[in-house]
Amino acid sequence: MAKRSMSLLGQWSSRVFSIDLDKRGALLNFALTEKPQQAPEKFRNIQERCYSVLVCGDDRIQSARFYFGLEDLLRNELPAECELLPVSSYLPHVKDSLIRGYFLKDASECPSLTRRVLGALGLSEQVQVCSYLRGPDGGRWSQQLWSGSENQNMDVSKTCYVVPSEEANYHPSVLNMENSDVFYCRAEACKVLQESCDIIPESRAVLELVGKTDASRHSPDFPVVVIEGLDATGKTTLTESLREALGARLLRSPPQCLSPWRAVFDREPPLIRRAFYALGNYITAEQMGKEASQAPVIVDRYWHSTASYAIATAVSGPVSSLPPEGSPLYRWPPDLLQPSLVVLLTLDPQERKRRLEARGQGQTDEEQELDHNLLFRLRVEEAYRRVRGPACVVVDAGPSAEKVLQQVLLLIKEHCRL
Ligand SMILES: Nc1ncnc2c1ncn2[C@@H]1O[C@H](COP(=O)(O)OP(=O)(O)OP(=O)(O)O)[C@@H](O)[C@H]1O
Ligand SMILES: Nc1ccn([C@@H]2O[C@H](COP(=O)(O)O)[C@@H](O)[C@H]2O)c(=O)n1
Repeated sequence: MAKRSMSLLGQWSSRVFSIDLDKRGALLNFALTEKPQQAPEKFRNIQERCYSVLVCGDDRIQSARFYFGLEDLLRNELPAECELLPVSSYLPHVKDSLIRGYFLKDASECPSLTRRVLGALGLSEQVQVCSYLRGPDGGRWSQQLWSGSENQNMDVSKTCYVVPSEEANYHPSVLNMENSDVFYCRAEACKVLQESCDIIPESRAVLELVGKTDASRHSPDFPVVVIEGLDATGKTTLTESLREALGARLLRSPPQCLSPWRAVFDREPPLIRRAFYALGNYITAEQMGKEASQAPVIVDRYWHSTASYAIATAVSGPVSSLPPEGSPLYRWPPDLLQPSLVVLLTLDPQERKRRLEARGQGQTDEEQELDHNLLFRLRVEEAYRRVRGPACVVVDAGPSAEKVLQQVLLLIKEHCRL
């Protein structure tokens, strides 16, 4: 089979490469041209030898797993002085055109080791390796595609020049989210697990638990109330109290029956992990339909969590890198039962930290990690607020547990027939 990466060559001139310079969302974008030109300003400051490694195999399960393990592989094999930055290559505005990989800045004293490791990688059907060379005037950078041969020949006929490119309005990952990070129907999520059965046998067990009936149009007799929120915002405390106060049934997503396999899927790349959580919602929805014919139902996490975490994890940086408000990526899957009310618990980060510490889970002291966590939490919370069908009602979980309970009981009275 011809290497799929080769077919990318024809599209190179219109492709944008976007390097994630740090977790705060600083992207360095560049495109390629056949004519020598000055490189983007930020590129000109780069001193080290540079390479890119893009994962572009045909099998989406294998590619996703390969990319997932690539960072560890590179960190283990390359000299410690190699800096790794996530890179995306995409066609602007073209859905599903994104290819991921890493951009390497090699400041080591041993360039031959780096080249040997990358040469071996380049032999794989799934990988495309390129080198970046600074021109003698210092202002020009060129990109050479490696032929993938053992002696690391460069295919000089494929030399392109690095030029500045327009910044994308949103994070490039947005282009590939549908059916890679977020699944808008059961069949698409099932497909991923069906494709992964050979390498993850647990997929079969999960698929057997997923029903086939579409209960989305069924209108339950009793209200179904979903409680959402980041970790330690008080979901467990509130759902237990609501169960008692309303004589309700308590469900959660993912449901209990998936517990034996959750850890297995949590170790998989987003494509497989997100499909697992999506299917968990369909199983919970079936349980909701049954239980809500007899009593009110309270649900700890559901679709809002699945969509919001998936979207917020797929992008990096500030809230502005999320898909814009109103984007179809925030829609509700038409075949998934809608609850009567979704409550989103929010909490001041300091109070959340206090509660986590009281629960015996301290946070890492490392400043960058805290900063990274803060941006991530902001993205998840904003994504929660943007998901539609139904939209969530935000409740401040800062007051005492009793006060939060009373406020949510009032909301249930307002929104639901009891
Ligand atoms: N309103 C409240 N005021 C003060 N403490 C609270 C309140 N609600 C919950 N807590 C405490 O905060 C901690 C986290 O609460 P809880 O376990 O209910 O959150 P959670 O959202 O279910 O967390 P996770 O998603 O991580 O399981 C617990 O120790 C709980 O007792
Ligand atoms: N409906 C759901 C529920 C959970 N998730 C994912 O699980 C993580 C949070 O679960 P906790 O048990 O720790 O509260 C979170 O990372 C979500 O990715 C989900 O996707 N859908």
